[in-house]
Amino acid sequence: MPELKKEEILNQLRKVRYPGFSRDIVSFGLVKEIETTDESIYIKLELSSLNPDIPEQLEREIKTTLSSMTAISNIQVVIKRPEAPLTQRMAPKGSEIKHIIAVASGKGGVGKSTVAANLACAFHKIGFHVGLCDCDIYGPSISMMFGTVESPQISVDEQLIPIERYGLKLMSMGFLLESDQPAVLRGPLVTRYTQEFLKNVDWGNLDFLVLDLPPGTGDIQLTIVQTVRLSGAVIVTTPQEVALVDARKAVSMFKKVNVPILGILENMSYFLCPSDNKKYDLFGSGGGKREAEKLKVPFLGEIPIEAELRISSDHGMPIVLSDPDRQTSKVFLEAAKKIVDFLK
Ligand SMILES: Nc1ncnc2c1ncn2[C@@H]1O[C@H](COP(=O)(O)OP(=O)(O)OP(=O)(O)O)[C@@H](O)[C@H]1O
Repeated sequence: MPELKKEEILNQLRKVRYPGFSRDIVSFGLVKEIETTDESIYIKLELSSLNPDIPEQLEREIKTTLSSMTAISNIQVVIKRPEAPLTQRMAPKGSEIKHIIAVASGKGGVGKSTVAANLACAFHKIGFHVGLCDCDIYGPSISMMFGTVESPQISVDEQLIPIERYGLKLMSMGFLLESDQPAVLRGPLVTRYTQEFLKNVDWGNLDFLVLDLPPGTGDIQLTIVQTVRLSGAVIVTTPQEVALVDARKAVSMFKKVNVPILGILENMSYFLCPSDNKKYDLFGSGGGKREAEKLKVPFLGEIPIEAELRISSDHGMPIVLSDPDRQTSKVFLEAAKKIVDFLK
């Protein structure tokens, strides 16, 4: 009988947090093997992150934690990392996705999906090949914004084939649910489902793949960040403090996992009243820009609150396509150009 039982080691490993997160490596399911004898301990972890610092940090932390409870000095930690860049896993052989961009928000309802859809359309208008993927199982909205109820086909090698609409490739968890069917999956199941979903779409060749993330900064967002190799993240916020607090959390989450922040985009910045042509700052003014300066990340622009933006989404064509000359559409185009420049 070895000095330490596997369960005791596993319990100790529950004290080791994944760098930057409050959850431990056991609950994330990263510990794949534990072997123990009187003289040695062998632990195997499997990571999906490509961040080169993570294995080193984890190994150090595991050894420190175990050394505090045992005299065994031969502790071997083997950490398996992904073999190929994960972007390649998301596209079949011979095809390539140049940049995957996450559109995220700390808080729900700030217009993240509206921004993701319009940014994707802006990249397309600039001349890029673009895909847009709605990763929010609880509130998928891309299908409505692009006016499609089509279900994706499955290819011979069992990959989901995106729907094509207005020249963009679209995929949404919403395409896989019935229109009035609630998403009943919970917690870890959603995480696994999202991961499988992301790996099984045949995007072909793309310049930009825009991911519309679910709101928040929890496990599901971490899973997505680990499943795909992001070129960067756009954070959407509204100007008031209650949204900015959460935007700050989102910026911090991406920074912790070494995903560059492409910028903060402020939505519902002001209302331009059609009757007196005056600007009303309904939620305060300048919050997003100030936050961007404070966090030293680019500021991508201000989108006003306006009926036309909502109506175009409700009618199935994002405003950048339905009314490209409108000031709001120009802000999205400028934001897309800033992102392109940033990634050059
Ligand atoms: N600037 C705006 N002006 C007017 N309506 C807007 C604006 N931005 C978003 N909306 C509307 O607000 C609603 C919510 O927007 P959206 O679905 O983009 O938010 P979200 O942040 O993605 O939501 P969730 O957190 O649920 O994913 C939609 O009806 C959308 O058309």
